[in-house]
Amino acid sequence: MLLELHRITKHFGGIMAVKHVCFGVEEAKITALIGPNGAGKTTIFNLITGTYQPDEGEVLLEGKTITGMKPYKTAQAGVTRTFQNLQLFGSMTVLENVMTGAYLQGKKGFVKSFLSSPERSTEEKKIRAESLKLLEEVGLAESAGLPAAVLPFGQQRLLEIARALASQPKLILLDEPAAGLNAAESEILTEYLKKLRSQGMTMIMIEHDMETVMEAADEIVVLNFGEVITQGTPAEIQAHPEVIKAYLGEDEQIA
Ligand SMILES: Nc1ncnc2c1ncn2[C@@H]1O[C@H](COP(=O)(O)OP(=O)(O)OP(=O)(O)O)[C@@H](O)[C@H]1O
Repeated sequence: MLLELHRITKHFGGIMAVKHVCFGVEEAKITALIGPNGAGKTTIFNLITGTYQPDEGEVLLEGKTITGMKPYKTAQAGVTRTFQNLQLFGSMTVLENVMTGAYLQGKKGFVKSFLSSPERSTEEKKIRAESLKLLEEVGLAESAGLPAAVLPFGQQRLLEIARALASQPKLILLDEPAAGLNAAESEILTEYLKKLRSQGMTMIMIEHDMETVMEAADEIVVLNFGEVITQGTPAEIQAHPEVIKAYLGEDEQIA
């Protein structure tokens, strides 16, 4: 397992947001976290990245504990994330946005490197070339010089993922990557995620769009009221009566 959560618990005042959650994430797989609003999905992301510290339990990356690490440390250890509300730098170019992701892994500070212009360091040239390659893979190379803000929303989401990849992570946490996308954009996103998986990338995604989940996920972890109800393949989850009841209401079918 690339990532393991062992009996992770987190409460906020009287609210038990996450309770004794255990699951593992296999390498080169897409694991989806699903569940109703307030089920604890975002809190789990925040516990993995170190934004929150668990009250109990442990998070292991490649068998080593990352519990209690600050977010910049978990990022250095190989965990990166995207946000539901995009956090791109709108006035910076598409390419520069990807490059900011790479600087997480770089030896030099981002600002320092830009200040040292026009003599660009070897490292910066390398980062620029790698970032362009990422943009090519996501079909955004032709927009490299445009301000990120002018891209259509669907492309901004892909750009955010490309930026996350630039830090050469071991694991990417995707927070509702399909939110706000139309059907065609969701399809492009799904294909991109599958391509990343085939290249060996490991991903966890929070997603409400069941079509994307059923199409892309290898494994689904279902949460309700902070607890894991069940875990399984898309086929297993679709057939699970408790999931249908808890997540969608008794009369509905998943996807
Ligand atoms: N910083 C916080 N302070 C207080 N309560 C919080 C905080 N973060 C989350 N909670 C509470 O913890 C519970 C789980 O919230 P969380 O955001 O993890 O759910 P979620 O499954 O991500 O929901 P959504 O799908 O709406 O994003 C909720 O009851 C929420 O109100």
